[in-house]
Parts: sequence; structure tokens; C-alpha cells
Amino acid sequence: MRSGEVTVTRSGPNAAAPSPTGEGAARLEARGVHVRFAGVHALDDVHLAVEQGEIVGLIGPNGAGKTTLVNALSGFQRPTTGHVLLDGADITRWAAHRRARAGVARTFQSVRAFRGLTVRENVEAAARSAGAAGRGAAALTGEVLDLVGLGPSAGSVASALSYGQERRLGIARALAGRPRILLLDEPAAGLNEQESDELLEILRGIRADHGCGLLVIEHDMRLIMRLCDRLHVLDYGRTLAAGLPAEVARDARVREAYLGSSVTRVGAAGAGEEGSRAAG
Ligand SMILES: Nc1ncnc2c1ncn2[C@@H]1O[C@H](COP(=O)(O)OP(=O)(O)OP(=O)(O)O)[C@@H](O)[C@H]1O
Repeated sequence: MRSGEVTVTRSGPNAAAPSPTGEGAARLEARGVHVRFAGVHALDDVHLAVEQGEIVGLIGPNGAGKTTLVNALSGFQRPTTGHVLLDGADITRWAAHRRARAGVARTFQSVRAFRGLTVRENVEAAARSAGAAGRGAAALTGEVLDLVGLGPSAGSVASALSYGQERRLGIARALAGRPRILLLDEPAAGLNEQESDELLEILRGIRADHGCGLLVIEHDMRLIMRLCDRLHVLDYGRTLAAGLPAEVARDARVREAYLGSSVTRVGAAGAGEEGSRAAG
């Protein structure tokens, strides 16, 4: 799904969104999810879970079903069959806004901030719509902008930002809801190497400071191999491999379907180059 909107949670300024079950660490899970569009099996029996505090990379060739899976997890696509669970509760029929209130935030591939508003106003608007008010919203906005490195640009109009900064603004708006699980759809798309390195530090900082779990769709293997605790590989809607990044990078099926010849460098160095079929 390509949209400029960012979904945020509705929670207070100093705490992550509440668990629907009252439990601690969040766990968002796709269990046996199928999504069919007419004759296309966009997802075929996919099982994936992301827990608070971990970073999971979702990779695979163009059209593999990555965005469809994030849509299914965030409530923008109803599975044809299968279930989505949050903290063990079945949320398959929950609308996107309800999932957002429960702590599941996402960004989209295309960023479109409110370009006439300042950076601060953009994030404050997201914080307010997520339930923060008054000084709480202002404090949360400042905190989130610092986290994504946009503190010095808080007073700039969004239209003056570079592309890389605008993408970080999209992440800041998602964080303004204090999510427990954050789904990022190609956050490094269009970034140069230096910007991608900066993004790596920002995403690590989000895990460290917010403690939220991240599911990251990305074609930038240099970023993904350094960032993620685990990888999940989709191909033609099916899970091709899942596991530790080094294990996945060595998997012959993954090399053939996606990583191509760059895998030797990816596996050997723990950081490689973009996959051969990764057109982003
Ligand atoms: N709304 C839709 N209607 C029909 N087919 C769709 C729809 N959305 C996605 N598809 C198809 O489902 C499959 C998976 O698409 P999806 O966008 O999830 O792949 P992806 O892995 O995210 O690709 P990319 O890396 O290019 O973003 C593709 O064959 C795509 O054409």
C-alpha cells in the first residue's frame, strides 16, 4: 500500500500504549495468514511474530508480499484466511485505528508530511491525535524529534526538509503515539549511504529508548544485516526462510531468489550490498 498517511497509537506522553490483555511486552503475530487478490496469492500461510524489544527484517523480491503482510498486521488488509494476534488476543477483525490505539504503529513507503506546517507542528499533530495534550504533547514532540535527529529542524517548514529528513519525520510521527510495535515500510528507500548509516543509528536508538519492537521491510541489505536480530524472507507470498541474519544470508534458496551474488559479502562481513533482485 502506498500512502502518505502515518498511523499512530493513542496513548499518554510518557508510556507506551496499553496492552489489550493487560500483559507486559507486546507480541504481534501473523498466524497462517493468506491474502488473495483475485488469482494472486499475495500471502500464502505466513507465520511471523515480532516482540517488543526486537528488530525483525522482512525481506524478499519485489512483489513477494512484504507490504501486504504489514498491511495485514496493521489492519489495512483483511486476511482471506488466517489470524493476526496482539499479545495473544485475536485482532484479525480489528480496524487499523483500533490496532493503533493498542500500540501498533506503521509508516508507509511514500512519505507525505503536512508540508505547510513546521516539523514540530507535524509531530505535535500526530501526538495530539494519539491522545497527548498540552505540555505533554510538546514534551513528547521534542523527545521524538531529538530521537530521529530532527531537533535542530523543529521550526523549519516540512517542505524545506531533504528527502532523508522527510522520511525521518514520518518515523517521528509514528513514534508520537508511543507504539509498542512499529512497522516500517522501506525506511531507507531513496537514502544515500550516509543517510542509511544515520537511519541505522536512529532505529537502534528507537529500540533502546522506546523499547518497541520493529518490523522493517527493506531492500538495503547493508542496513538490514547490521540492524536486525532476525530476518524473515518472503518469495511469491510464501516464507522462504526465517532465522538469524547470518543463517538466512547463507541459505541457498534465499541466495537464488533474492540475494544473488552479493550474499558472499553479506554473509562474510555481516553487512553486504543490495540484493540482486532488490529494486526497491
Ligand atoms: N490491492 C491489490 N490488488 C491486487 N493485487 C495486489 C494488490 N496489492 C498487492 N497486490 C499484488 O500482491 C503481490 C504482493 O505485493 P506486495 O506489494 O505486498 O509486494 P512487496 O513484497 O511489498 O513488493 P515491493 O518490494 O515491490 O514493495 C504482488 O503480486 C502485487 O502485485
